[in-house]
Amino acid sequence: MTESVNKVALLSAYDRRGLVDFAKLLVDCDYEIVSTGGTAAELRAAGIDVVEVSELTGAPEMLGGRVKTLHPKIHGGLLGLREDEGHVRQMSQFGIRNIDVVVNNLYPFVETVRNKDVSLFDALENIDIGGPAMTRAAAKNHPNVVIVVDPNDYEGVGRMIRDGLVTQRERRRLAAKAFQHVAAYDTAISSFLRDDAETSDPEEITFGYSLVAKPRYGENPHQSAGIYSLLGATGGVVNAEQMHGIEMSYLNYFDADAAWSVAREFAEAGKHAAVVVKHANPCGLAVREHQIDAWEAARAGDPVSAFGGIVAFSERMNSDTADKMRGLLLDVVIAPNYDDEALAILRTRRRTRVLKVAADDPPRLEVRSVSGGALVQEPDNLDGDEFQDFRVVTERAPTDEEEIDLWFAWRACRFVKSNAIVLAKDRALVGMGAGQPNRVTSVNLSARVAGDEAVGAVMASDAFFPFPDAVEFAAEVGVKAVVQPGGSVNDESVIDAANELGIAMVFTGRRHFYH
Ligand SMILES: NC(=O)c1ncn([C@@H]2O[C@H](COP(=O)(O)O)[C@@H](O)[C@H]2O)c1NC=O
Repeated sequence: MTESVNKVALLSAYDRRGLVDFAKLLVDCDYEIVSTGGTAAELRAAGIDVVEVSELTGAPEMLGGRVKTLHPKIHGGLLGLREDEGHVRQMSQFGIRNIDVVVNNLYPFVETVRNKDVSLFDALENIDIGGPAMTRAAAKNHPNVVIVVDPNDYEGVGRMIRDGLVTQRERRRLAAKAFQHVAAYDTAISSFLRDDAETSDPEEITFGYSLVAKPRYGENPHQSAGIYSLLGATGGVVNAEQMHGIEMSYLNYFDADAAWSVAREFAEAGKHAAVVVKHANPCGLAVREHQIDAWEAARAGDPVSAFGGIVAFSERMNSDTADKMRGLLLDVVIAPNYDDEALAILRTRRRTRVLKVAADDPPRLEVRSVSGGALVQEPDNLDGDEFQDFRVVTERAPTDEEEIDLWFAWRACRFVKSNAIVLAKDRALVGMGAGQPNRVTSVNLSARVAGDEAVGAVMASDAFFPFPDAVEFAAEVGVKAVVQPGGSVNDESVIDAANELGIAMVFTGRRHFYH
């Protein structure tokens, strides 16, 4: 490379969208372009004069590309302080030129490991080392070096370069973005390599998310909010395809997630689950052979609350169901897919958003922010053996039908905010009490919603009953069997009350609080 007074731009990018135009702009503004092999070839093919990094460093790219830009002539050029006499002297001594602009984005690690069968070798080959090193160096020295990691920034930065000044404020914004980019990248690598079974509570933890939607506001109109996807995730509600309807709000996502979590839990070969959610709690839920029946039974769980609800189906939605839903205001409908006719019917709804959600696994970790930090836990997954561990504690054991409903109610209870009570009959939720500061009120609420349907129903409670009163009240309204964890100091008096009232009761030995 010849000595010149021109500024230098180092371009080394895996994602080369828009790069040729940006490079042309740089050349127009008297920048010399330096690039790594693949990037240089693409720019040259577009008629741009490029100096290869290897020409600048005097060292070839080596080890199959593992070492390209890791050289003092690159990192000195990125890190040297223009105003520091010592730096200037050393740079001159070693023939290092200042680098003024860097464009870099990284090997596609996240895309590579999205393939569940990826080999460790392929995953490791796609960990970019030189890119993050130069991005970090440029970002550290951002008062002197402009670092661009996102093609969406070419336009704005290009305009400033043309005008002759990239402001310090903009340089700092770009540097923050660059460090975030590398941090998210490293997070994806770490979570891929980490064996969650062995390190369930690592000493340090980060999560990498990318913005997928910007709702107009958060929970309330004065709260700004963004919707983020976990890097590499393709399933789940935030990545769902919106097939119809107006923009999703923050709370639409929140409730849709609650509904989809229940539908996923109750998905069963040859059966259809339908769920109605209001304020993140399932107020209707049923499993049936035919979807239309599941829908009707789910809606009947709480016909009043179903108005304006969020509805999820475990299976592809058919036109009979879509037809049956006419006339009821619904905010969101979620299903893994839709028959053409069903979609055509749903598209006549003005206020309903329709989401097609890809199958996904439940999240590996749950995170909740609290003052000063976060709570991180394993999700409350149902243990496959939990049903086998049901222990009958009363004189009367549940009948076969009651047993099926007890298991159904117990599974549903996990998705209802504590203190949670679920009344169920014939694999349908008939009453629900959520989020009450005492259990008896939840029982009262569930019975009030169930009305006559409480007669012959079973009841699930997410945690033990501290006193017999809730069971006594349940018996009064016609409940026949109860499932609860047990474990209260008053278990004996609760069991005595159940025996006196002819109620069958099982203990699970495990509680499912959900706050
Ligand atoms: N090894 C290095 O010194 C190195 N320097 C830059 N890279 C990456 O190589 C890619 C560009 O390479 P190319 O222009 O040859 O296609 C960029 O994604 C860049 O982040 C490197 N590759 C991996 O670490």
